[in-house]
Amino acid sequence: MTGKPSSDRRFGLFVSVDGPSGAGKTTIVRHLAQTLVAQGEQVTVTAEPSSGPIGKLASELTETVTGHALACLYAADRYHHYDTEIRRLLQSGHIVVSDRYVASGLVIQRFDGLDPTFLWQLNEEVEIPDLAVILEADADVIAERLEARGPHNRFQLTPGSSHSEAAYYKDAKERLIEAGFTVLAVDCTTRPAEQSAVIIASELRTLLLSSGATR
Ligand SMILES: Nc1ncnc2c1ncn2[C@@H]1O[C@H](COP(=O)(O)OP(=O)(O)OP(=O)(O)O)[C@@H](O)[C@H]1O
Ligand SMILES: Cc1cn([C@H]2C[C@H](O)[C@@H](COP(=O)(O)O)O2)c(=O)[nH]c1=O
Repeated sequence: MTGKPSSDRRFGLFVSVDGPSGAGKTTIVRHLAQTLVAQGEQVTVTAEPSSGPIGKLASELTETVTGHALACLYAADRYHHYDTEIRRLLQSGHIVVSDRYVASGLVIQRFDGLDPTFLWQLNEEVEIPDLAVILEADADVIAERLEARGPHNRFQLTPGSSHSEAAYYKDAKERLIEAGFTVLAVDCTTRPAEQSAVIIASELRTLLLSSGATR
């Protein structure tokens, strides 16, 4: 991996949003898309697991398959997602916002006891987003939000999962920064979701201006 966004993305921008379960990724992504559309951008929201064949399989198998096999499925979905969906959208000038991307792959499979270095090696050759947003929040607050909303998967049922996940995200963030990703950490402990979206949109505007893109 070179640490530079690929030339596929000359016209669009690729933003990933990751963070602990219940931190507010989906909510913030929705507000972000609305903000960007209001600024006149063409925006596509996507997510991982993707809606492609590998994503569907990964999603179906998450509750029953564990460890290395599941990690490989999620990494395969990530490469395929970019190749079949994201690249084309970027080439046609869209801002592509992905609800989960590589950071989730470095974090979630750790609940199955996988080695972070193995997870990194599996994901090392993914395309680098122009901006990798990591949502951060106090683990007790996240645990409360998760309890209020209800769990979406088996990982969220692990006792103390929000605290473990916060620590895994810290490691993942460091790994991504080391690899040359542009990471924006947004603390959403008390900040309303709309405001988190405005912070991300403003960082994207700066990136667009510095890239010299005319829109
Ligand atoms: N400040 C906040 N920012 C974002 N979401 C918040 C905030 N405060 C409360 N919430 C609520 O937290 C809940 C979890 O949000 P959401 O489903 O968007 O999280 P998520 O990170 O996508 O979760 P998962 O990883 O389980 O899919 C929602 O009910 C949302 O309304
Ligand atoms: C990208 C990615 C996802 N998962 C799993 C975790 C959950 O079961 C779903 C995501 O659903 P959510 O509503 O966004 O929480 O996919 C995973 O295990 N590994 C991954 O890399």
